[in-house]
Amino acid sequence: MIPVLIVLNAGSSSVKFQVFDMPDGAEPRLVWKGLYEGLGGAAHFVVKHAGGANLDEISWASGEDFGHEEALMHLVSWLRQHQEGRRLAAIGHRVVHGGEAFSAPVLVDDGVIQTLDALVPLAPLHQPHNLEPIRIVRRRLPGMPQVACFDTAFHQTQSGIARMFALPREMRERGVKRYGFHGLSYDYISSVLKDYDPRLAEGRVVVAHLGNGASLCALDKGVSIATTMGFSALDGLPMGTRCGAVDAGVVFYMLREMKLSPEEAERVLYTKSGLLGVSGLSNDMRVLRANAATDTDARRAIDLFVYRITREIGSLVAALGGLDGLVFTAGIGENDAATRAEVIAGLAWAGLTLDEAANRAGGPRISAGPGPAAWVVPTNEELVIARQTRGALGAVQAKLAS
Ligand SMILES: Nc1ncnc2c1ncn2[C@@H]1O[C@H](COP(=O)(O)OP(=O)(O)O)[C@@H](O)[C@H]1O
Ligand SMILES: CC(=O)OP(=O)(O)O
Ligand SMILES: [Mg+2]
Repeated sequence: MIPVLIVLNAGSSSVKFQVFDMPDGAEPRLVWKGLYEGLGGAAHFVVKHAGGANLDEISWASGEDFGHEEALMHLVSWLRQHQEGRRLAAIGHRVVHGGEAFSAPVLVDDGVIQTLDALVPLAPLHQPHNLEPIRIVRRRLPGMPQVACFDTAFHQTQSGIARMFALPREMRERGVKRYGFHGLSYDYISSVLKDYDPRLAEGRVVVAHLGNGASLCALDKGVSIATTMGFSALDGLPMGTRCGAVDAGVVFYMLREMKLSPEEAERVLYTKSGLLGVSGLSNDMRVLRANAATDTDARRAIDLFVYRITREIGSLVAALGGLDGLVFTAGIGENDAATRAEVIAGLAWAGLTLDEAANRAGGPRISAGPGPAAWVVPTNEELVIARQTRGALGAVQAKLAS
């Protein structure tokens, strides 16, 4: 029996999953990938072969009360029907915030869940939804090994200064500092740089993870030295619905003068801002691009997004002391040639020159000339979770055996 692993990335109304074979000593191998969406309403399940061909699809009517728990139990029974010769060995989870307690993947127990629960206020869009399937599996499949893999862990390599806010010391002692996110994605990119250009793996690289959430990371020899997200996943670049960096004074103004409750202010900053807030139209770059020629607010949202990315890249180049490569990844970074072209146009000062044909074709290399190289590299957070989950289980087994 080949041991298999389920990797879960759970959101408020969706659960993305991938199933990996874990052959002894070799890289985890993707078998199936899929998605439950519309959970709590009209739910929909789709699963594909590793190569992308559709394998199965099911829809539930909105009255059927099909939520996260039903989705997980459905996935486990779907697997049982299809996993001939395979045995479910463990479940690996994306958990956005590991806080100060977790700088590496961890085998979950009740104490771990409790610690992670305390971090919900630091990542309200993600953390509660990441923890829900962990609790469900503990209740419904007791004894199933579960590993939590953190978006924050990759940034542990940053210096104390890079992680610090200029706040009083007692704040820092209570964990108020920059953690950084999208670390599973940056870990993957770091691990494949050598396949694109060995000089990148040894050099100074800025990675632009531009998805619904967006951040930048400065990699020095593949290691994170600075990133744009901070204490929460709200900082840094404007995102689909999040504001990115705003003057903290704005929040006091919202509370005192505009009389918003803390919950209302939080909702504005996390869910009504960013591309959606500025455009008044959509959080989806595809919709903004389709309307940018005629809708000035859609154009303004894109312009602000690009302007902020370009400025923040400048900041990370300063932290790195120069630039050898720029990598675009995630939904916008991998798919939106126009955003890549506009960002690179703003980086002419750093010696970047766009190769227009390569950019239209989606890369991988999209720069021309002798300056820093720009690349498009599809990310793979799930593979990193699979690697980390296996690593964490192996470490526990080795400890038990010794
Ligand atoms: N073909 C495309 N062109 C432009 N933008 C795209 C395209 N496909 C996806 N996107 C953008 O990518 C975003 C989703 O990015 P993704 O990395 O999948 O985010 P998440 O993992 O947070 O769901 C969408 O909201 C959209 O803005
Ligand atoms: C941390 C974060 O912002 O994640 P996502 O991009 O999935 O929203
Ligand atoms: Mg993402």
